[in-house]
Amino acid sequence: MKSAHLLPGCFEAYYIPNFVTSAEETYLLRKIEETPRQKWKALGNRRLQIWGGEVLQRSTLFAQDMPSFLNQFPDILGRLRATTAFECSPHQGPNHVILNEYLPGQGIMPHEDGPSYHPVVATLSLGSHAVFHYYRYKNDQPPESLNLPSSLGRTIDPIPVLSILLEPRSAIITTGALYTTHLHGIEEIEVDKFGGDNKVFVSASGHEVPIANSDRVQDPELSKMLLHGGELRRSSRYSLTCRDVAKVAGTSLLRSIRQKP
Ligand SMILES: O=C(O)CCC(=O)C(=O)O
Ligand SMILES: [Fe+2]
Repeated sequence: MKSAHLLPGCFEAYYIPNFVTSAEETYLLRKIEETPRQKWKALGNRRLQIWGGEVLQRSTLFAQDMPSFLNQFPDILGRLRATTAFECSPHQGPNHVILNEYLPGQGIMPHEDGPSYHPVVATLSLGSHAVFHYYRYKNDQPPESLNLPSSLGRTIDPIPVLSILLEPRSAIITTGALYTTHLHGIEEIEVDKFGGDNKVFVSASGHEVPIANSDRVQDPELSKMLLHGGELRRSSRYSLTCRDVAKVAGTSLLRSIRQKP
């Protein structure tokens, strides 16, 4: 994984601006718009689509073919493999993609992605920016000692440990402790407020925190806003969260059939 994309600080997060071109973004947004209505799953506060198959009992992926807009044109999954971020993952690349839709004012509560996946997630942003926050638990008691599923019963520090401005077309790759012991989320607000000096306002805590990738932001207007402050209204954003599910149903059977002389 290229260290040029590693963000400053102690955490392992890689920011890759312009991971897809504007023309590819337009194409992907059209493909997303064209997907049959039944493919969307409505959650309380956003819609999503699942590609690559469902993760069902015992964290097992029941694999299905990926659509061509993820592995042919543009070859998002191939491009992600080429970053080497998934080099040590069981399949050396993502085999599962969740597409999230966020209308202005929608977001995602701080959460962990959990142990079904190899601890690397690559997220591509399309259509709108987002301010992505990583959080830590307040009491650093490991979940095993409490005998609870990991986020239950633990208090989350509302002041993020790391905050990133995700530009449209960018990819963010989260790994290491940020994946295994931290949470991530996007606030449910319509407008992101920047206080100048590369800081963003966190509504939940009332604090201003630094934007870790301020020197990597490509859009000159956004860089200016980060430096001098201002407000950025969100439009509809689509994120493609790409992960590797370690356990895939049927592969051991297939392997044993293939190995037979
Ligand atoms: O939309 C994003 O950028 C994050 C989505 C996410 O955290 C998830 O799907 O688990
Ligand atoms: Fe997540």
